[in-house]
Amino acid sequence: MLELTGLSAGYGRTTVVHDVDLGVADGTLTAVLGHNGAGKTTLLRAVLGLLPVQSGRVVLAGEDVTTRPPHQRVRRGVAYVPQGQQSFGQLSARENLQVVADAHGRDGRRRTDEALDLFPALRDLLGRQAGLLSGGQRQQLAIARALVTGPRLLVLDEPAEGIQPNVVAEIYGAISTLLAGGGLSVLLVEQHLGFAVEHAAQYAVLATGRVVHRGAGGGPDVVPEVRAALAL
Ligand SMILES: Nc1ncnc2c1ncn2[C@@H]1O[C@H](COP(=O)(O)OP(=O)(O)OP(=O)(O)O)[C@@H](O)[C@H]1O
Repeated sequence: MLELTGLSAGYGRTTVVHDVDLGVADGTLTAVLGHNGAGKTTLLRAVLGLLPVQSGRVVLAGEDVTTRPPHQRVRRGVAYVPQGQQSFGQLSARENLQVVADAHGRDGRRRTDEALDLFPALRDLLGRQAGLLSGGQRQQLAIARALVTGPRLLVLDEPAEGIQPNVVAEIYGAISTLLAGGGLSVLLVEQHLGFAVEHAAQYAVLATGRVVHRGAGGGPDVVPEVRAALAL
C-alpha cells in the first residue's frame, strides 16, 4: 500500500529524517517507534505531502506520489490523524462527522454509521460540542472522521498519547477490528511499546531521524529487542 525508499525530509535546509526505507503491506499494520523528537511526525508529514521530500520516493498503491500535493494523496485513499486529538472544537461531534460525510454522499452516511459502530460511546455524545469532549473522546472522533473518508491507508500519530488507558484500549480494539476486516492498512507511530509492536506486520525504530532497528512480524517475542533499540 505504501513504500518509502531512501526518504529524507526536514525543514528548510535541515534534514530531520534520513534515508528511511519503510513499507506498509496491504491490509497490515506498520509501526514506527521512537522517542520524543526522533522524527516520527516529520516522517508522517512527508508521507502525507505536508513537507517536501528532500530525497527518496513515496509510492502509494503502486503510484509514485513523491511530488504530489496532499489532497491528491488523500484522494488516493490516505487519511491522517495528527497528534493531539484535533477536531473542530466549536462544532458538535455530529457536525464534525457530517462535514466530512457530506463530501462523500451516501458512502459518507454509511461510513459514519460504521465508524459509530466502532466507537459506540460517541453515539451518545453526538450533540456535544467537540471542544467539550474528553481527550479520549476527541481522539475517537478524529479517527471516526478519518474513517468517514473511506481510507485505504490510515496514518495515526501517537493516538494513545495523553489518553486514559481504558479509552486507549477501546481505540486499539477498534484498530484491531478494522485490520481484521481487511481492506485497510495502518501506519502507526508510537513512543511506547505496546499495541503497535504487538500487532505490527512490520516495525521500525527511529532515532535521530534514522531507522536503527527494524523487523517483520510483531508480537511479544520482539518486545525485548525493540525495547533495547529504543534505549539506544
Ligand atoms: N516545524 C519545524 N521546524 C523546524 N524543526 C522542526 C519542526 N517540527 C519539528 N522539528 C524538529 O524536528 C525534529 C523531529 O521532530 P518530530 O516532531 O518529527 O519528532 P517526533 O518523533 O514526532 O517527536 P514527538 O514524539 O515529540 O512528536 C525535532 O528536532 C524538532 O525540533
